[in-house]
Amino acid sequence: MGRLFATEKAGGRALYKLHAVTVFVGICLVLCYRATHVPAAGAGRAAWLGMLAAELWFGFYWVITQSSRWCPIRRRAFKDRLAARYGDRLPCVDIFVCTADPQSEPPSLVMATVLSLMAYNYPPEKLNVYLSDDGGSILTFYALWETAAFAKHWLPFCRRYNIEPRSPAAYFAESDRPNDPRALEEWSFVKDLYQEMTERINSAVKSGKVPEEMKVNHKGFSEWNTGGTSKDHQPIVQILIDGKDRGAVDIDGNVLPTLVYMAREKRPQYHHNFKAGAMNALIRVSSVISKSPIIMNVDCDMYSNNSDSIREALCFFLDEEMGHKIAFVQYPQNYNNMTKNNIYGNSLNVINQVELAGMDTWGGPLYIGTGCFHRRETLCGRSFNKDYKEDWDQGIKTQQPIDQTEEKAKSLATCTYEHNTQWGNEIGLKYGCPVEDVITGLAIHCRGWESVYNNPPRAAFVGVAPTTISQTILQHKRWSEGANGELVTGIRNQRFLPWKEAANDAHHKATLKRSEALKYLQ
Ligand SMILES: O=c1ccn([C@@H]2O[C@H](COP(=O)(O)OP(=O)(O)O[C@H]3O[C@H](CO)[C@@H](O)[C@H](O)[C@H]3O)[C@@H](O)[C@H]2O)c(=O)[nH]1
Ligand SMILES: [Mn+2]
Repeated sequence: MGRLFATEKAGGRALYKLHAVTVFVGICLVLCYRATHVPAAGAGRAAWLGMLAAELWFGFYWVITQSSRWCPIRRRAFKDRLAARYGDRLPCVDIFVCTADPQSEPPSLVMATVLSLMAYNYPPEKLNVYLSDDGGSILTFYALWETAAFAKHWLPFCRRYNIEPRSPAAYFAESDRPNDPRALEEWSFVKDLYQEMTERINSAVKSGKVPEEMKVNHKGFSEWNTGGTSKDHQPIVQILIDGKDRGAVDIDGNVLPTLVYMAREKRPQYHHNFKAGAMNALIRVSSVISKSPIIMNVDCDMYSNNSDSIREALCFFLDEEMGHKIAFVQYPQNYNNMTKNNIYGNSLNVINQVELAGMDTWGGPLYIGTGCFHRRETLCGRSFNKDYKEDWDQGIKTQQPIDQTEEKAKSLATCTYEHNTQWGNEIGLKYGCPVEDVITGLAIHCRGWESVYNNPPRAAFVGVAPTTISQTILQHKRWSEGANGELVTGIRNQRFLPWKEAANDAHHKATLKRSEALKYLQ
């Protein structure tokens, strides 16, 4: 039986090695010069030695970074073989989208992302899309209801014309009108529907008000009658489309993917741990709704640009020879809003083309927080064991009363659920570090697993990169200071409502100290 994926040497290795040798010679020459020309005491010797120390340190750093650049590899997934071998007997997939603030992350864009994910070329009854809203905003919730209605037209349209990309915002921005008059009619109809929906969402966000008829005709809006704020509210879980409900179909009569809204509980006295906290709540909430063996997550600004990404990722997990070792499949972060000449290097070319591919030689790339497919089991702390057999059929397949499921799910998204548990440590994404994704991925490697980097010619995900120098510096500061939790929590807050969050942080630390003390007293 043929393999489901191939591994090849990436091109340009020889050229890179030649370049690296010249840099190495350069470093050696500089060091030689420093060592042989030390000035006399008093004539700047201390500064000279200081420079020597810095250059030695740089040289050492440069040498160790070569390990991630020396032998990059390329992966190729054979999705036709996957289809031939498995047909529709494929595992269920849970997709997590995180959003945090309807002002800086406009709901209409978040919804384009959600639609692109619902429209994957994958059996819809096996797809479950979850939106985590850390802003706890009724506007985002309203926008998701609009999306659920529009999906009934969008999904059949995508399937019928096999279009790419499947984010309506990106598709209508870049596609030409079709020539065939029948196709044109449908194209214009769907485009108008989409534009009207976007306008309704944008004007609701602007005015801060949800149309009354929406509130009357759809469930869930009463959650916002309690007078909570984005920082202080009860847990909210609403199943907007239940894929197991035979009545939930699109205009062609095909079932729709499950669609769930979650805003985990927020209280000023409890720390929320940013995206990692949201992801962990999603892992638990999804475990009572769909419990798929594969979990994929994206940032809300990263739409799916390639409708076959799920199938490609599965080529790695389901490969007979290697699949059982693979914990996660990471795709690169690509962006469509590069500044002219890419002056801040935001396209991340070195990371995407060289370093992640280079690490793939040594057991796999890092987990970079978005565009990644995980096994649910490894994300929940399982160590590698060569005799372990994944249950690809796992998942909740029978329909249950929706209210009961929602109530159960809410109890898993409270502030106190994680107290005295291993969540945020051994289970789920790790807390206490602004690059939670990277340390979570490393911890998975430490438990014996490998990972795979897949960078297909047609980008799998496309997002929005920082465009100004101050945004860029902020992001890089956060990334590079990942090890220094203290400082970086402060930096991260600069984007997410600076003052209040900082106050919460101080409060959190105080509560922690108190609970530590109590532990010793008991
Ligand atoms: O309290 C929070 C804060 C952020 N987010 C979401 O997390 C994602 C990433 O946040 P963003 O501010 O866009 O950070 P970036 O620097 O763009 O993110 C990059 O770097 C992060 C690590 O620093 C990774 O987690 C991300 O996946 C990666 O795209 C977004 O979808 C946010 O909505 C939350 O859900 N809750
Ligand atoms: Mn981002």
